[in-house]
Amino acid sequence: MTNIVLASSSPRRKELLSQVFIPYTVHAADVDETILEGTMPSDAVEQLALRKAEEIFALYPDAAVIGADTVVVHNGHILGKPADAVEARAMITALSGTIHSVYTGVAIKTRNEQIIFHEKTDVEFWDLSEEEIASYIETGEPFDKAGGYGIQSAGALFVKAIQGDYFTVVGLPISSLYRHLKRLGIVTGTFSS
Ligand SMILES: Cc1cn([C@H]2C[C@H](O)[C@@H](COP(=O)(O)OP(=O)(O)OP(=O)(O)O)O2)c(=O)[nH]c1=O
Repeated sequence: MTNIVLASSSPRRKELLSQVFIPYTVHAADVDETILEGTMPSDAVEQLALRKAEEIFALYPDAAVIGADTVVVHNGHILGKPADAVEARAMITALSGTIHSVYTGVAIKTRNEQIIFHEKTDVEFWDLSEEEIASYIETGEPFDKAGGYGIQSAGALFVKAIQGDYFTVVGLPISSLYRHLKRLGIVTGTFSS
């Protein structure tokens, strides 16, 4: 059986693989996440996911290495993680009362195969008050999350509607990933907790 190595430091990605009983180990990648100006969001998340998978695959050439990357896209702008509270406020204020898209790219790299795909989910936010935004930023939640919010935590209160896979927003489209892993023979399709 091929071992799975998750090339990620994201606690959400680890939780999602654990939640569905896919056995894995973790070796976080440390790549340059700069994206060329003008790159399409779908290409950007795929390129970064592959960059992460490739870096760690070099260390585990017999494994199946999974890399992933998530960005928020609003009015044509790609939003990564906010650098500070000022940027977090600007991001969440922009998202308030509007619809944005969350793109997650995933790369699976094995000795024989390389699969890269992305999923997109649209998220609509309620109108948010300045007070709500300020107190959300105080929780510290925005800083390790694309777009400055976490749908899986208090950011859930901002969400009016979503269209697409919820787990794409959290950072790993787990059911699509599972289907690719099954097709490659890396997971079997039976569950063992
Ligand atoms: C929009 C949104 C993003 N996120 C997270 C998912 C990702 O962890 C993060 C986007 O940053 P990424 O650069 O995709 O991932 P990361 O730096 O956390 O981890 P690594 O590169 O080591 O794999 O934002 C949420 O947890 N909830 C959300 O609702």
